[in-house]
Amino acid sequence: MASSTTTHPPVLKQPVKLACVQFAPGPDKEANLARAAAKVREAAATGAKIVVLPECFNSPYGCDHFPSYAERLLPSPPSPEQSPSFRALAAMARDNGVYLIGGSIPELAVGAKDGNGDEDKTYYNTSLTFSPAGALLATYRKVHLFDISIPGKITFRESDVLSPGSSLAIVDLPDYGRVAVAICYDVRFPEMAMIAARRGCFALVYPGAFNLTTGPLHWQLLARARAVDNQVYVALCSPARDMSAGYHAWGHSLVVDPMAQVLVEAGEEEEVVVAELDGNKIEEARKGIPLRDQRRFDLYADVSR
Ligand SMILES: NC(=O)CCC(=O)C(=O)O
Repeated sequence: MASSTTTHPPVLKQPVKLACVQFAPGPDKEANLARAAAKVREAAATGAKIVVLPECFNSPYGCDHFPSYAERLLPSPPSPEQSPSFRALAAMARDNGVYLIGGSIPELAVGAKDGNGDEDKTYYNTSLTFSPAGALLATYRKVHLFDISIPGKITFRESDVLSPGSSLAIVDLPDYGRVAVAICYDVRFPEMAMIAARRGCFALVYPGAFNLTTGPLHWQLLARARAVDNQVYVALCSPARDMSAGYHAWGHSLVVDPMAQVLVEAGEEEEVVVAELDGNKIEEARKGIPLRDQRRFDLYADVSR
């Protein structure tokens, strides 16, 4: 256990507004990219400097859709001609001077050709983060795939089509500090959140698309749980609900503070929600309830090591 006088550097350098853009993607990718661009502009006009898009913001969400919407985000060897969604996201960040956590996109990665000359294709659910200059800061491939079966309610198996990523994303936003980016179902895994917080993140950001069964039960609960466990800000950004789509997203994009209070929460319709994140709130929570100095790593493992 560390002593009560242990000093810790601040994890958030200055207050910053974070916006979650909740909108309803349809089947037309170009229209989705244009809508996302308009919404990012709207978010930036509020003064937000960190803007978050939803999971699968450029396509409908569903295993049937992943291959047809997938793009080669990280071609190997690298190509100067980036994919349409990559270019659109870089422009949204640059045009508005914001850090953009670009929701997620179905990604196609192409491997070596097999004996028949066929390329080995792998699909991921991938999030790209851009700097205000439009430079790619981080790529994150969803690590925990959404495979659940609740009889009579919902069965979903991302792993039928997608492969899991194999690394975490702790992203340095030079003006502010570090954030962790993960995707939707990942929020159910407290280990990831704890690693991020112990490595100095001020916020955990999850583009996500919960459903009408688990959304009302777990969406806000999980956001608040990750916040109170780790005394950090948590943002979840969902698509808006579209009952004509194959998958009905819960909506309710939200931002929770380090004491687990919900600062802002959308309904189910399209909406931009904005909250100010303040490093003093993190320090107050951690001084008042000094969990970080009271952990008993002599009795259980420190997952961040
Ligand atoms: N897209 C997802 O990962 C959905 C996760 C979800 O709905 C859940 O209950 O978990």
